[in-house]
Amino acid sequence: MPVLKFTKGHGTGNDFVLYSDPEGVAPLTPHLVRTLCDRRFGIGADGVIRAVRSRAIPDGADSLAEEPDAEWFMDYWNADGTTAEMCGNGIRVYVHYLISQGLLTLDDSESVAIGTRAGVKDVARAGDGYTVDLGHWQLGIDRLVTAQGLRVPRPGVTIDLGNLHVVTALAGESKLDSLDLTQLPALDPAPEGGANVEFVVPEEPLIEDGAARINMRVYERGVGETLSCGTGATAAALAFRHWGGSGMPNTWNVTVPGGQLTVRMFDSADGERVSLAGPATLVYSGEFAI
Ligand SMILES: N[C@@H](CCC[C@H](N)C(=O)O)C(=O)O
Repeated sequence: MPVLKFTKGHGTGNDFVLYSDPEGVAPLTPHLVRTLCDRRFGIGADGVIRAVRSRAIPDGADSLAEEPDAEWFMDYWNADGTTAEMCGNGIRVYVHYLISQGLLTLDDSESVAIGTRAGVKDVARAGDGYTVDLGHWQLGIDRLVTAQGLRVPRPGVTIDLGNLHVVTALAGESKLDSLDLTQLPALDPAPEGGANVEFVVPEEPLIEDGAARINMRVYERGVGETLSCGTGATAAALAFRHWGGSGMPNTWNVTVPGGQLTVRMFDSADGERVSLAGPATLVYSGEFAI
């Protein structure tokens, strides 16, 4: 019986099964992803990440054209067997995994270019954690969000970070607790291909020591409620800064059920960019009989 050698990891509780397939000979299928991610009959995870060289996966051609140094590609799949363009928690865990497998050397403060379906992302090692430059984003239309536990539908803003998010603000901490995210929130109009939906409550006071503070829960496309979503936390900070107007800080601490992430907006030669910083943890390795 063939076995898959895997490592289980997480970034603020957003958990992944990772395995290496440098030459692209062991691709994923939707069925295999669903099996691996099943929390009762499989290993259990929010997604699967295959470590493959950019030259060994068709989607990697664009990465190499954008950045010839992007040797490694993050082949990211959601638990339901769909692929996603980007994962902000996953990419930190992915780089940590490549280092642990001896596939990459990265000293503190050094960065590596990683291919993703949302373009090449630079990931820097910063002490115990990692910071990923998520690049540019796009603000989209407002949509109405309906979820169990919300008395009335609320407006949410669309933010495209390579993958799509709809961020909605709620009035107080108790509102976040009373949400039932076992059901898929409805969006009107519904985006083609779906979206991740973030529910956010600001801390009181919002700004402390020059940084803004918000709390978030998320329903991830292709997964359900997760303990954290890196691109979701980034979208939440961008949405709140947009709503807050001028005078809002560029550093945002986002508390999620699984921990804390830091989002920073910064100027660059090609316009404003956004980065995400947080931990990456590898929990255990094993073999899974396929
Ligand atoms: N958890 C991730 C996002 C994973 C992909 C998402 N479910 C999608 O379909 O876009 C993150 O940390 O960003």
